[in-house]
Amino acid sequence: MSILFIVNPVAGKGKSLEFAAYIENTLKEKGIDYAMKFTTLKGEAEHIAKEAADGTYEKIVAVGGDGTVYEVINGLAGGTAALGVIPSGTGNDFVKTMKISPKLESALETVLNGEITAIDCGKVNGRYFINVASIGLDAEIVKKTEEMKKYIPGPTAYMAGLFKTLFQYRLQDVEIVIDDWVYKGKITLVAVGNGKYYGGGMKVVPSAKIDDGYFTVCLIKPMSKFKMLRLLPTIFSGDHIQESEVIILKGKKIRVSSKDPMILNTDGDISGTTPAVLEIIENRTSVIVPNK
Ligand SMILES: Nc1ncnc2c1ncn2[C@@H]1O[C@H](COP(=O)(O)OP(=O)(O)OP(=O)(O)O)[C@@H](O)[C@H]1O
Repeated sequence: MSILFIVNPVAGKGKSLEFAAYIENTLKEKGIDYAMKFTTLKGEAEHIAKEAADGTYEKIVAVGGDGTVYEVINGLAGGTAALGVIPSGTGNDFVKTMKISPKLESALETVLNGEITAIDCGKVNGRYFINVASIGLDAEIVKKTEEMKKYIPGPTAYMAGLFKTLFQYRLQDVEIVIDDWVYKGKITLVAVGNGKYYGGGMKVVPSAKIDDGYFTVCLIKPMSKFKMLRLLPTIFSGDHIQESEVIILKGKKIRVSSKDPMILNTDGDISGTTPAVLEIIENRTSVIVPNK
């Protein structure tokens, strides 16, 4: 049985290519059977993983950021291969949840000798996500940032996207049904967590557990724009949950509807609009994690 590495050469501004060279040298030295495939365009990691999940490989490893992991997870439907991750992207939120080291040497050691654990995945619009899906202010920021990235570089695009959204964003009336709990009214945002992190280290649902069979939902009720601006940095530490406008709930099925379509963000990508039904799929994927 062999290991397949799926490398996104553009992840982490090319860091993946350096990582791929190290992986090849190390595995050749150790005499370990492996194959390595490089993606040539967006979406290809999913196709490679799908074709490879026929039992040929014991482990299928994403070398990239969360975008690459998202594609590989979607490709690994029903296969027996375990997912490994060598984090070489800019965000790497999934590995934070799984406690996989951000260091190449340790992450590779985990791929080779770690233990295998089953995790849940979220499902929405027929696709799986691993970290967080969200609707509201933060999803709008993701969309505006994507637009800005065409003209200005990453971090500046994010700040521009953030301020443009804060100025223009109008809170909308929504209906959110979490199993049989119902919320009707305006929201700042709703984040549905399978993992804890999104947006490159923001701990939006600090109590989320990736293997408990539940989503942990962070619903933020309306607040002033000034307070929104003050709240955003506190999401990095998870301290936002202390605010009176923040509600944390657990559930297996979440329905969100709104009068006008609202953007849905899954694992950092715009993946659709409301109405949306999000379901937790228990024990969907096996992941290689560090030994306890
Ligand atoms: N060969 C390729 N050319 C262009 N884009 C690609 C290629 N392979 C994969 N992608 C896309 O690159 C995107 C970013 O990948 P990933 O998230 O793994 O890296 P990243 O450096 O963390 O990027 P980001 O910070 O934008 O999330 C993914 O959406 C993926 O579909």
